[in-house]
Amino acid sequence: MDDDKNYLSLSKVDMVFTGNGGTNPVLKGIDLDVRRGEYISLIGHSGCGKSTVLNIVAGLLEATSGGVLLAGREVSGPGPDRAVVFQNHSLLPWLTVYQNVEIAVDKIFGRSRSKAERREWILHNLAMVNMSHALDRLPSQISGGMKQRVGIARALAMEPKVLLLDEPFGALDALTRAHLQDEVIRIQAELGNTVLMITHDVDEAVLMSDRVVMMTNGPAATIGQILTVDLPRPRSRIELVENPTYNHCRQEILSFLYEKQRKVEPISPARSMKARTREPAALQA
Ligand SMILES: Nc1ncnc2c1ncn2[C@@H]1O[C@H](COP(=O)(O)OP(=O)(O)OP(=O)(O)O)[C@@H](O)[C@H]1O
Repeated sequence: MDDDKNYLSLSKVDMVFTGNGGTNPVLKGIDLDVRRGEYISLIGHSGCGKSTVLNIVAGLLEATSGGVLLAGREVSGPGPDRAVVFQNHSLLPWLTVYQNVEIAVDKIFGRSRSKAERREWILHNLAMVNMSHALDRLPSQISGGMKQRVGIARALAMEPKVLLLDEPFGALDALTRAHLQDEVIRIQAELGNTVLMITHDVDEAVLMSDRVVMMTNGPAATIGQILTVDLPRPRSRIELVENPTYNHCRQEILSFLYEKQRKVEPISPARSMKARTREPAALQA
């Protein structure tokens, strides 16, 4: 049972980027235990390091210190047990909808499942995201929302232990976003996926998550607060509007982001320098 509680564990994760003769301490002491089947959202101001956290879990970046355990095994690189869906759908443009899922399924199940089983599995996952009608279309022939659906189907078809969603609905219009959120909620209820999702959207975080992890501003960002969303499922976005727990959760996140971690944009060095040197510059001209 304990394994299920700490299914995904980030422990003492620090990340320092080096380059251009300097160092950039982005993350400091990230500790997080995610339960199997839990839906976690990561929220924080732009540039605080959310994608860096996700990329470390994905194995695309190596933490400077600390580490990640998934189902008891250390993450040491990318692997099929972690599927990532990015904001800007990453479909291969020369492959059809079907083939974009097929390429992942063949890679993972090419040896363990027959051709017919794989075909059935691809069709099943595309049906799950309501894309059965567009199997032979190319990415250029479908909308942004549909592309995102195919990306989600491809990720689900890999049967990953963890689904990593990097602002998966960020580039979509409000209505498409709501539809797709509802679909992911339904699929998660059906499959019980463990999900780590980055979002900038407070309502999306509360609607979808079991817990919302709030990150402090960088440099050396860390987890500032974790909010448990104590709302029963299935959740209806319409009914939630008047739900006091829902509104309390929204309030907590808004207060964290806009009061406790209020982001004051510095004047860019170029502008402040220009302001200070205006006279000499004018004289030189
Ligand atoms: N590969 C990299 N090399 C150097 N610096 C990086 C790298 N990736 C990210 N950074 C820096 O780390 C910091 C955090 O970036 P990150 O993309 O993780 O933030 P974020 O919270 O996801 O931002 P946003 O919400 O705007 O997408 C930024 O200062 C960024 O410039």
